[in-house]
Amino acid sequence: MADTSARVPLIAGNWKMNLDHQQATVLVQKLDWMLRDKRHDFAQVEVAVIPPFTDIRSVQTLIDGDRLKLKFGAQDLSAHESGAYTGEISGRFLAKLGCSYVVVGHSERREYHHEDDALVAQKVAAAYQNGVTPLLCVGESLEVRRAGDQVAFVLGQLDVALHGLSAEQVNSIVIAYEPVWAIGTGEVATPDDAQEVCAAIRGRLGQLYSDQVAAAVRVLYGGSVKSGNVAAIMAKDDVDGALVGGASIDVEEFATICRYQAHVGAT
Ligand SMILES: O=C[C@H](O)COP(=O)(O)O
Repeated sequence: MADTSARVPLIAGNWKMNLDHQQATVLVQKLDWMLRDKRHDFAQVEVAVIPPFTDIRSVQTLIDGDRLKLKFGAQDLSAHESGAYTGEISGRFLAKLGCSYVVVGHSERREYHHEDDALVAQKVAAAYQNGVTPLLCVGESLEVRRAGDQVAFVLGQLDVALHGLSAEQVNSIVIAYEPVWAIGTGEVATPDDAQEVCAAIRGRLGQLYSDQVAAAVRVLYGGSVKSGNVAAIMAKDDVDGALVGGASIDVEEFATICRYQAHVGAT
């Protein structure tokens, strides 16, 4: 059984290409109010929002100005530091805005923008170079799942993405297991499906680095997470939180998900 004692669960809401900066402000204020109202214990469950780039400055101003305990991050970054890369966003810019996290290797980037494992590895390195924690996404297609090759496939993605990183770096990474067939489909993986792959990821971290690193890294599940299924998934030993897509732009639903295992005095 994995030692879960040191890992603070993380619920991260990936808004994808939804909500402009004004809508972002409304959602963050409501979310903060709802979590405060229910006395969310941020020491028990960390909460992060991952808005589109154009919202980040507004979210930062709110969170810093009001000293909210929410974290925030970005959905992607460039593998490059600066230069003639039209449309790209440097990790340095994200760091300057106070982003705690940056999603790297999301399956939608892999599918629609043809990002391969090598580019994902460069982006992970760029995130570390700028002091922003990568939230690395891995996950298999339905075809791979049907063939029963999900563990080998995901570990293959992981090996390439982590190549060349030190144990000290990897100690802080967040990994999200997101089976592609479960994203936005309403077809959530069973808790046992999630546990199988999350445990394999942790096992690989132990092989590549050390038991200490394996025990420290948070491994999230993502794919059709809702308030009605989050408890069963997060009850698994090797699942340390959720990367939530669609349900994260419904503030009441997201707050309910966040309150799982942090409902100190909640009704
Ligand atoms: O980043 C989030 C995942 O892609 C999950 O999205 P979803 O909750 O809409 O299935």
